[in-house]
Amino acid sequence: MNLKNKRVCIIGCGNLGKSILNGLVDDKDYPSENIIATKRSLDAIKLYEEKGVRITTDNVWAVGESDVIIVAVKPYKVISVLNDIKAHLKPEKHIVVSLATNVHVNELEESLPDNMPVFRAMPNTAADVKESMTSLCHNEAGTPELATVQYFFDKIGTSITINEELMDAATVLGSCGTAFVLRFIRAMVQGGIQIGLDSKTATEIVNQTVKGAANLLIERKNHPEFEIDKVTTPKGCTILGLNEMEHNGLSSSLIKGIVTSYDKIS
Ligand SMILES: NC(=O)C1=CN([C@@H]2O[C@H](COP(=O)(O)OP(=O)(O)OC[C@H]3O[C@@H](n4cnc5c(N)ncnc54)[C@H](OP(=O)(O)O)[C@@H]3O)[C@@H](O)[C@H]2O)C=CC1
Ligand SMILES: O=C(O)[C@@H]1CCC=N1
Repeated sequence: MNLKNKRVCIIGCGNLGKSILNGLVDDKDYPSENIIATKRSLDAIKLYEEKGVRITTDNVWAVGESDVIIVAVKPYKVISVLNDIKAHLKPEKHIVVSLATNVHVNELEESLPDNMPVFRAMPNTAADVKESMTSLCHNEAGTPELATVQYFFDKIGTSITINEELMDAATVLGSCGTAFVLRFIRAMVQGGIQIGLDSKTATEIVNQTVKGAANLLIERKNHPEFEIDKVTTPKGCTILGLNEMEHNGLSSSLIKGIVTSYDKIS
C-alpha cells in the first residue's frame, strides 16, 4: 500500500499532538483527510476541520477509521485510553504508537490484543515546523511496520530507532531538550538586550545564530569544539566570554539539568 494512504488518528490532541498535527497537515503529499484528531473538548482543534482533518471526541470511532493510532494523552491516562479502544484494535490492521514518557512497551502490550504492533515514539514540539527529532522503539510485532511509523515521523522531522532502554535518555535530550535549548536562546537574547539591542533584533540574531550553529554540526558532522576553535580567536572577545560562562558553570549546569530530568523519568 502507498504509505500516504495510511490513515492516522491522534488520540489526545494537546500540546504535542497539535504539533504533530501541524507538521502533517502542511505536508505536500500526505492528505489531511487521512488524519483524525481526538480530544474530549474539541474547541482547540476545530480550526483543523478547514484543512480536511476530521475531529471527534469518540476514540473508538477514530480507531475504526484509522490504521496508525498515535496515543498522545498524558502518561497516567494511556492505559485507560487503551482499555477503552482495545476491543476495536486489530493486530493485522492497526499499529499503536504511544508518545507517553515512562509507559513501557510491555505495559502497553498488557492492555492490547496479542501480537499487536506497538511503538513508543519520543518526538518534540518542533514537529510543528517539521523539525522534530523523534526516537522510536518497538516490540517484535512492530518490526514489519517500522517503515510505516518512520513514514509519519520522518514527515515531521527526523527519526531514529533505538533500544527501549535508551528511550528515557532520548526523551531528555530530544524532547525535554527543546525547552533546554529555548531557555539558552532566551538567555542569549537577554544578554543581547543588556548590551544594547532591542528584543526583536536580538531575537532575530540569536535565532539565526543558533540555527546556523546547529546546521554546521548537522552538515559538516564535526565535533562542536572543532567549530568553536574556528570562532575563538586567541586573546579575542569570544574566548573571554566563553571562559566566563564556564567559570559560572555553563556546561556543568546543563549537564546537571539533563541528569536531573533523567532521574525524574527513570
Ligand atoms: N509536550 C512535549 O513536548 C512532549 C510530550 N510527550 C508526551 O506526550 C503526551 C502528551 O503530552 P502533552 O501534549 O504535553 O499533554 P497535553 O495535556 O497538552 O495533551 C494531552 C491531551 O489529551 C487529551 N485527553 C485527555 N484525556 C483524553 C481522552 N480520554 N481521550 C482523548 N483525549 C484526551 C486532553 O484534552 P481534553 O482534556 O480536551 O480531552 C489533552 O489536550 C504525554 O504522555 C507526554 O509524556 C512526549 C514528548 C514530548
Ligand atoms: O516534560 C514532560 O514530562 C514531557 C515529556 C518530554 C517533554 N515534555
